[in-house]
Amino acid sequence: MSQITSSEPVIRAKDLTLAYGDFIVQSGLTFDVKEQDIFIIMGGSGCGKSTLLKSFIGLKEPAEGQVLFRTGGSGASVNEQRYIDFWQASESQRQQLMQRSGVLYQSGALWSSMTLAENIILPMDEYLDLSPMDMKYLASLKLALVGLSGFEDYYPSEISGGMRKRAGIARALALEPDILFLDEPSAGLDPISASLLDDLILQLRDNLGCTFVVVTHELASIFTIGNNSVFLDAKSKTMLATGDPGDLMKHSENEAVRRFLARGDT
Ligand SMILES: Nc1ncnc2c1ncn2[C@@H]1O[C@H](COP(=O)(O)OP(=O)(O)OP(=O)(O)O)[C@@H](O)[C@H]1O
Repeated sequence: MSQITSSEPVIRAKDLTLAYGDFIVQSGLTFDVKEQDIFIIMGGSGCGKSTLLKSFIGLKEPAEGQVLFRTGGSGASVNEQRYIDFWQASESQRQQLMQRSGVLYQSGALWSSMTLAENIILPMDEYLDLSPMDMKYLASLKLALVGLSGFEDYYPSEISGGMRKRAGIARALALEPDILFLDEPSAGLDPISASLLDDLILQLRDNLGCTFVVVTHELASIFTIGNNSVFLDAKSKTMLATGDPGDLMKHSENEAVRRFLARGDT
């Protein structure tokens, strides 16, 4: 279990229903992601983890319910006046919220024809008014943050899968987000690279004070990095629990949640 806990929700999901046309994936999702949480979205295959993540990053509008983002600074009280409903917000408000978020997609999705530095500069060039030299300097800083100093001029194909994930995180950090969304960050990595990536996530949370929302079903990761979570169930199409994964494993009233956290079964 990670160390920092705080009572400040930065994202509030309220009675969300997620659907593709008539096909309901999940409904009745209500939970808070708190400041500096490493919040895990967990559950078995096909239960709707990625779909829920997409509703936070502007890629999938919920069929019902609200995704609220805190607009006040750190220390703001839990008062809905200080929250903005992502899917009801104006286009410019939504753009601002999206710029506060960094995303690592499941595939890593770096541009193969660009060097690592160029990949990181791309979002900076689009959203920030900085000189090429400043952007290059900042790209090097982001690479240093993820342990890739000196790899600025490498192409994605020239580095390992674990390094590509790190580079993807460096790119997600390009606009200095306060929330990072990671979709299955350790997918396709060997256990050692996956564990190093977990260390990096903890280190970035502690050093930068970011909040993380991470989709994963890897038990080792869930317990190493997660201090808060939501468990989605494919059969009942709703959440069965929210809270610290370690506590849920021991004390959840729901047997399916305890079983998943003990063995990875669903
Ligand atoms: N674009 C889409 N159109 C229709 N159905 C979809 C679409 N994307 C996902 N689904 C369906 O929605 C359900 C949830 O999918 P989702 O990818 O969110 O689950 P998941 O928990 O992330 O799965 P996994 O762990 O296997 O990656 C699945 O039944 C999937 O087939």
